[in-house]
Amino acid sequence: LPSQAAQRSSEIQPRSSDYTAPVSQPQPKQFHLGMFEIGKPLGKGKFGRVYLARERSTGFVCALKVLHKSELTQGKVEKQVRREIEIQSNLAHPNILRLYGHFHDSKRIFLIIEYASKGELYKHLRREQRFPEWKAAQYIAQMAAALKYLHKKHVIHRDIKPENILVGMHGEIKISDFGWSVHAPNNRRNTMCGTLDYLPPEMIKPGREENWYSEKVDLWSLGVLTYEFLVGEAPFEDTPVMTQRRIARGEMTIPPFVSAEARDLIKRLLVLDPEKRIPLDEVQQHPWIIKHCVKGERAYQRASGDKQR
Ligand SMILES: CCc1cccc(CC)c1NC(=O)n1cc2c(c1)/C(=N\C(=O)c1ccc(N3CCN(C)CC3)cc1)N=N2
Repeated sequence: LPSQAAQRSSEIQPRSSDYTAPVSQPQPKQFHLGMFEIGKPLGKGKFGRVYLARERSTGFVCALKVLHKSELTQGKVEKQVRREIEIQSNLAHPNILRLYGHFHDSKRIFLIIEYASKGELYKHLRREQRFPEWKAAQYIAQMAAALKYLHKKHVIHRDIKPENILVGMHGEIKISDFGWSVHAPNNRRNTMCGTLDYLPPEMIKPGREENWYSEKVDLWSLGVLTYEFLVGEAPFEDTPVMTQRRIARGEMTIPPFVSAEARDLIKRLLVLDPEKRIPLDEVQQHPWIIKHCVKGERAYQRASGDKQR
């Protein structure tokens, strides 16, 4: 793909004799379906299917997401898909699924996406019921790093939930599906479909003043995600009406098996006032994250002896 093509051409150091022959320019980034061998289907969503694929000339393995233009028009989501492509194409972070390129034919749009070989995080969560604290903390640390990168680019994801997170070959998580992401600040009131569980209070019931919201919406969702990783269900899960009411009031209970440090982080993220939510820098420095994520922390604790704790 482009980065590989560019890399390959820079690897070839032309000899002086080469200067006489016309050096072929790296190919423009035009992709078409014939360039790919299509493999097994990986999954399907509301508007598309995704297949394992291999780019023939480089052998590069990727995922090819196929969207039918007619379905996008019917679903009135063309604008959203255009925004997803525009936003995700410009992102490069280890915990954000790469969108390498796209092309279309008369009926379909094709997205060339990074292949996450360990599949969908929510299936891992359902299978394990809930994650041990060390695993949940490592995932939240990766999410915080990805969100910090997004927010620095003034991108709000707005749809952080287990269903939109994939797992890469080394067990690292990757935020995907930027269909709901927007540039901040934003007061877009698209009809949100799907679960309410992850929506922050300011997106549920806009205040009297115009309903502008900021990147802080992703902090609330990070709190809901932390809770769901540790407990196995979302904090405000209930009937739709009750869920909205409980979110608006911040009514949730954290079971006793959740450690005091994890409880503290959840409470600092699930704050009704967006301005009072713990910022991502402090999430990354939180004792619960440091305890489980800083390399050698365990060794350090052993070395300094737990007696001081
Ligand atoms: C079109 C599908 C869709 C709709 C909406 C949102 C999203 C993002 C999550 C997606 N998926 C998407 O864009 N995707 C982009 C992707 C992608 C999905 C993907 N991998 C998989 O889906 C996957 C699934 C199962 C899997 N195995 C399951 C069985 N295990 C034993 C071995 C591993 C291994 C990989 N890689 N890039």
